[in-house]
This record gives sequence, structure tokens and C-alpha cells, in this order.
Amino acid sequence: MSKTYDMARETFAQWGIDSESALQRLATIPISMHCWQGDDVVGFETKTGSSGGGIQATGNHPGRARTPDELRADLEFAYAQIPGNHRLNLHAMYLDTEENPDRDEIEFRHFAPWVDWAKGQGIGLDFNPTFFAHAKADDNLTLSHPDKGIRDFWIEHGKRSREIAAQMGAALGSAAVNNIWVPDGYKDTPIDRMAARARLEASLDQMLADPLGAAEMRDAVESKLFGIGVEACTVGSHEFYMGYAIRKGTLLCLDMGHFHPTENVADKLSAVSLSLDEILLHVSRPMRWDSDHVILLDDSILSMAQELVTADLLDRTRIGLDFFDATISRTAAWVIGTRNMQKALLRALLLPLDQLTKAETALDYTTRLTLTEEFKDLPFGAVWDEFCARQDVPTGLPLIRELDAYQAAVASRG
Ligand SMILES: C[C@H](O)[C@H](O)[C@@H](O)C(=O)CO
Ligand SMILES: [Mn+2]
Repeated sequence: MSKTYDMARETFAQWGIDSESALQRLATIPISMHCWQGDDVVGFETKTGSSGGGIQATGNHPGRARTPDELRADLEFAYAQIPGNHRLNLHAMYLDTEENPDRDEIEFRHFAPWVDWAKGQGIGLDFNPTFFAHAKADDNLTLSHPDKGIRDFWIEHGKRSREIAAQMGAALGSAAVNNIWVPDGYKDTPIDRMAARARLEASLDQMLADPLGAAEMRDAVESKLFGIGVEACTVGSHEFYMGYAIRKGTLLCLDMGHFHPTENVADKLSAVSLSLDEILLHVSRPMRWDSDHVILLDDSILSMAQELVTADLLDRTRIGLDFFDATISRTAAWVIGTRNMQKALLRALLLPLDQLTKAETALDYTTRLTLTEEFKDLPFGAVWDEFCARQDVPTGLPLIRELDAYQAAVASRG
């Protein structure tokens, strides 16, 4: 134990906070790191369509992973710089096979190398059907397309994705979340929103009809406000999916970039959790729109972590990340973003909750404000450094040296 940590431990103890319990709790919280930060959401299929689903990585920093092996090597490096034991969130378009199955033909075996690798790493996997970057998504309509043939194609893709997720969960002994994000929408004002939403609902019902075991997989549905090319209407809006998740018992995915920029997504956690068993988060940093910037240790992330702790939602929330920045080192992006999520959680775990709730219940808002502001000066950094040291993960200058050296080693990738 370092001297600095020892002093910090004393300081927190004076406020009635046990930093050791905070460290122990933090070590048990897995973050599901998204594979798509490593290759700018390109995937490993032979591309058949132009639709990017309105999401777009910008930048051309050297080092993009071009193969599953390169992506796994980058992930291994990133995990080694992140304290704790985490998960990988895979999209269906990241299959690893010599075959070229269409989306409605994918099977578990096309992802077997990922499962073997995850076993070796001791990490869990999560999964996502990919309803974009395909010729049959070029109308910006998939599960809600007026053409039954197109809807059926995507329903089959969705069913297969669920089965793959369930087999991943079974193989790894840890339930995989299968998150459904559908980019469907209209660039200009539609006449019949109801018909599109009714079609989406009917398609989802068919996709989810098979009740797969909760020990192997859990379904999640992700809403969105708008995307490039679907500015006027997104079929799978927040209200649509909140109702759907509550009625059907799926997880609701709250992506921090999928709301009006001034909305406080952290505020939604307690509200929706009263009607849902579990929540999935896509922690992101929207800048003016759903720009998917790397998350900072900023107010929005701190509030999110604080809500998870104060509302006692950690055991009912799967924390996933969703950002992609191709203007910086992609491995550094993963490491910085994931560590920031952990740092935010640590700060929340180090709050004097009893004192704060007592003050609030007594309507003593002066004490509540004094406490939150005084707390900002406490030595969180020393506790974080101790956490990293115990997990044998670098901080400060040694971390920067690691990140730079890895980036230099992958920069020659074509
Ligand atoms: C690649 C992801 O599925 C995607 O980012 C989705 O989760 C999303 O947030 C779309 O805006
Ligand atoms: Mn998302």
C-alpha cells in the first residue's frame, strides 16, 4: 500500500467512508467494451450496401484493425491497461470465418474464434445484430420496411443473432446481452408513423418469440432520437422502446447520445428502473449530436455513475460503452474511455451517501450542497492509483508510454 493511498484512506475515513470497500466493489463491476472502436465500425464482412445506419466514424488515424486477429491483439493490449475484468461487446458484422454468410445465414460457428479467445481471456461476450451496412438496409428501413421480404430477411438475422448470443452465454457461463438497435427512419416527415411503428413492433415480436434462457442471453432494445438521413422520424424512438421493453420484459438500452442534447440521461435511470428489471447503458459523449466522442470524466458521466450507486442500480445495470473516434489512437480511446467510466464509479462509491441522504431527507439542502462541494477536493486520484497498482495496471507517465509504444507499433498497418 502506498503512503499516498494510506493518507487518502485516512482522509476518507474521517468522513465515514471506507475506501477499501469502494475498491472491492469497483473490482466487481464489468464494463462491456465495444469492438467497433477498434476499426471505425467497419466489421469483417464483404460489404454489400452503402447504408451506415446514420453512424459514421470520422478521422484516419493510422492503426485501424483490419482483421479479427488485429482487433483481438488491440483488445488484449487495451484490457491490459484497464484494471478489473471486463467484457467484449461484439456486433454481428465482426464474424471471423473464411465463409461469406449473408446476415440471414450467420451461425455460432462463424463466431467460434471470438468465443475461444474470450474463454482464454476469461471475459464475457455481449452481442448485437447488425441492421445497417447492408444492401437490404439502404432504404433506411429494415424491420419496419413495407416490403415483407425485407422485413423477413432482417427478422431472420435477428433470430440468428439471439441464438448466437445464447450460445456465447452458454459457452462462457455468463449471460450475453443481445442489444437490438434498428436505424429505421425517415429523412423527411412521414405520413404514416403508426404503420411503420406497428411493423417494427410486429417484426420484433416475431424475432423475440422464442423464449431463450435468461442464464444464457438477455434481449435489450435501444432507442434513438435521430440519425443522419433519418432526421424527421426514427421509428424506434424512446417512447416506442420504453413501452416495448416494459411490456415484453427486455432490457432497455439508454444510449447517452440518443436524446436531446440538454436531457440528463442519468435522471432517467431511477425513473425507468421502477418499471424494468434491468437496464443496458451505452455510455457515450454526444457533442451537439450523437457524435460518439470518447467519454471524459465529465459531469454527465459522474452523474450517471452517481445515479447507479445512489439508486442502488449497479446489480441491475449492464454498463456498455458506445463511442468511436478515428482521429486518435483507437486503443488509447478504449483505455481512456473505459478507465473514465471506472473513475466515475469509484468517485460515486466514495460518496458519503448516508450523510447526503440524511441531509436531503431533512430538507437541509445547505448541508447537501456543502458536502458535495467539499467532496470534490478529496484525494480520489490516490485511491484510483492504488486500485491500478493492485491490479498491476499502469497510471500516469508509464501509462502514456505504453499507449504511445503500442500506437507506434500498429501505425504501419495499411
Ligand atoms: C454500433 C452500435 O450498435 C451503434 O453505435 C448503436 O448502438 C448506436 O448507438 C447507433 O447510434
Ligand atoms: Mn448505442
